[in-house]
Amino acid sequence: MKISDCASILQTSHRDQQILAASNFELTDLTQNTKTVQPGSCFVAIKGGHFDGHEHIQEVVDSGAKLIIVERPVEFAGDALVVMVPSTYKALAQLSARYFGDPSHQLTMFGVTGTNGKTTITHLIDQIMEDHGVQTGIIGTMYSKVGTKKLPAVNTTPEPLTAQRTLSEMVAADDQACAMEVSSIALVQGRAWGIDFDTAVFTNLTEDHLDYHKTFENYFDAKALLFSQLGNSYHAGDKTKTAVINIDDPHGKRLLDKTAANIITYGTKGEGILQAKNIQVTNKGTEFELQIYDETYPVHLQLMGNFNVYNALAAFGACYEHDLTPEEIIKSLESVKGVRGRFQVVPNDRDVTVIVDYAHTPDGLENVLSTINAFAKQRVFCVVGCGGDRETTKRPIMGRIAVEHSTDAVLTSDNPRTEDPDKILDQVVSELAPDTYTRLTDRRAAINYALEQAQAGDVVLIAGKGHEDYQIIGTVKHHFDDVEVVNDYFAQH
Ligand SMILES: CC(=O)N[C@H]1[C@@H](OP(=O)(O)OP(=O)(O)OC[C@H]2O[C@@H](n3ccc(=O)[nH]c3=O)[C@H](O)[C@@H]2O)O[C@H](CO)[C@@H](O)[C@@H]1O[C@H](C)C(=O)N[C@@H](C)C(=O)N[C@H](CCC(=O)O)C(=O)O
Ligand SMILES: Nc1ncnc2c1ncn2[C@@H]1O[C@H](COP(=O)(O)OP(=O)(O)OP(=O)(O)O)[C@@H](O)[C@H]1O
Ligand SMILES: N[C@H](CCC[C@H](N)C(=O)O)C(=O)O
Ligand SMILES: [Mg+2]
Repeated sequence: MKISDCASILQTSHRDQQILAASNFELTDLTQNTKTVQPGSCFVAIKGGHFDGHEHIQEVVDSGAKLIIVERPVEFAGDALVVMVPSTYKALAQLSARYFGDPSHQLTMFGVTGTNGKTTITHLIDQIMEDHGVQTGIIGTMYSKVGTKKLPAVNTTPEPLTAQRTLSEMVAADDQACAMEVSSIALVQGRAWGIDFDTAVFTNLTEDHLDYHKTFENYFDAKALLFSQLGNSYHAGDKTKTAVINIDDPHGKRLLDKTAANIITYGTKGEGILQAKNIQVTNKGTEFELQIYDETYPVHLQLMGNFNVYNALAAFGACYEHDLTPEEIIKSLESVKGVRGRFQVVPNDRDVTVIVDYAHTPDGLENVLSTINAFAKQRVFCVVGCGGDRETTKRPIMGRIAVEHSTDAVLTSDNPRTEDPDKILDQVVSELAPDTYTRLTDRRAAINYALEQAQAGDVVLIAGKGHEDYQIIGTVKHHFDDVEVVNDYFAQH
């Protein structure tokens, strides 16, 4: 990309437009990180919570940056071109899309938002599309999948530069589609600006991230952005856009008038274009009848739990508009054994059903425990805690859910981060009677305790960390993997 190409992209003064248009310089890279500036780079200064690029302009000029985008005046010595825009974050989104050749236009883009189920649904979409010859990438909590490679993820939804770079790598790796988790925080910050979604999926909205959004209404507004941004044109040649919305969730109903796109509503309570009826949950899986418009199909999922019926409906609805028959989609859904760290059963020879699950919200925890209680015949242990440096209101609620929906609540740490783990636990137990739970701050000790107590036929749920292979204490990431801890215990006892 030449500096002159930026003239049509950036919102700048007439004078800056002329300066940009006059430069034929070929940019070598685009970055918002002072540490990765190379000779010939375009550097976009972002003011974050910890670091402000505007305060490091001399450093990036010394590293060879040729074009610098700022939102306030800066001083430096050197020959870089500086352009002022109203929002450097938006400029980053605009430049990234163009720099990487608008890759989202070359991919069938699925965006999935909602409090719970995003990772699961993106993996279901991936399975369905791949089974039918559509090579599909993933962007989300666990990793990005590009071609056959899995790359580590910092955020569930990356900032615009990483997002566009990843999408362009997918195009280069011959992916034809991408299933992407779009978090509410990402929507508010504009991390998904410039990504042209074809299908947007809404899962559900329950308590989470209120530390960030402050009010539930703001949280809803954040999720709604994905739908209001889903195209607003019926121009010949435009791709048809589809919203797939959980109609059983009152917030889903409120989304219906937020989009100009076609809408597939789904639910299990008698409403929706797409419905699940006669749901039977067992400890082997879930059966139901799927009705789409006026056709009905039997479905036998290996996935457990009522909530996974919703996830399956969401994935079905998303793929339905992409030239697959209902039978084809259902066949794929039925083949899915599970997603790592989501209701993952850890095999052992003690006949104890050990389940590692990523439930880290009140709604997620309640759903998982009610799924377990539907088949459990004896005691149900629930090992759970709450993450630090995250919203605090969910803590006593999760403590209560653990105690009310299990026979043995073992309350422990999640990722304490920079908070004192014992203070987090004080909040988790703050509304509980003293003799209704066991409290063990050390997560390994808590897991071992539950496994020691459990008898053949009991269930042990270890919730909150799912696939995570670390525990963040202070600012240090220690290796910690719930599944590994369980296997260690069984190897030693
Ligand atoms: C609160 C929040 O959203 N924080 C995000 C934000 O961090 P920040 O504002 O602290 O960034 P910063 O460190 O001040 O850096 C600002 C700018 O300076 C640059 N920089 C920084 C350091 C340096 O030496 N040089 C430099 O140039 C950075 O590249 C950046 O452009 O920008 C970072 C880069 O994009 C994100 O990784 C980071 O997410 C942090 C890790 C985080 O924990 N976010 C959570 C709250 C989050 O976003 N969660 C959602 C939902 C999760 C879910 O429900 O699944 C998610 O999508 O992940
Ligand atoms: N549709 C659903 N409704 C309620 N709970 C669910 C649903 N799907 C999954 N869960 C529960 O939430 C946990 C997290 O699921 P998943 O990872 O798919 O959600 P997510 O939206 O990607 O979460 P995150 O916001 O952390 O990325 C699961 O382990 C399960 O306990
Ligand atoms: N995406 C969520 C995951 C929380 C997982 C839980 N283990 C925790 O650390 O609180 C977040 O970053 O808020
Ligand atoms: Mg996720």
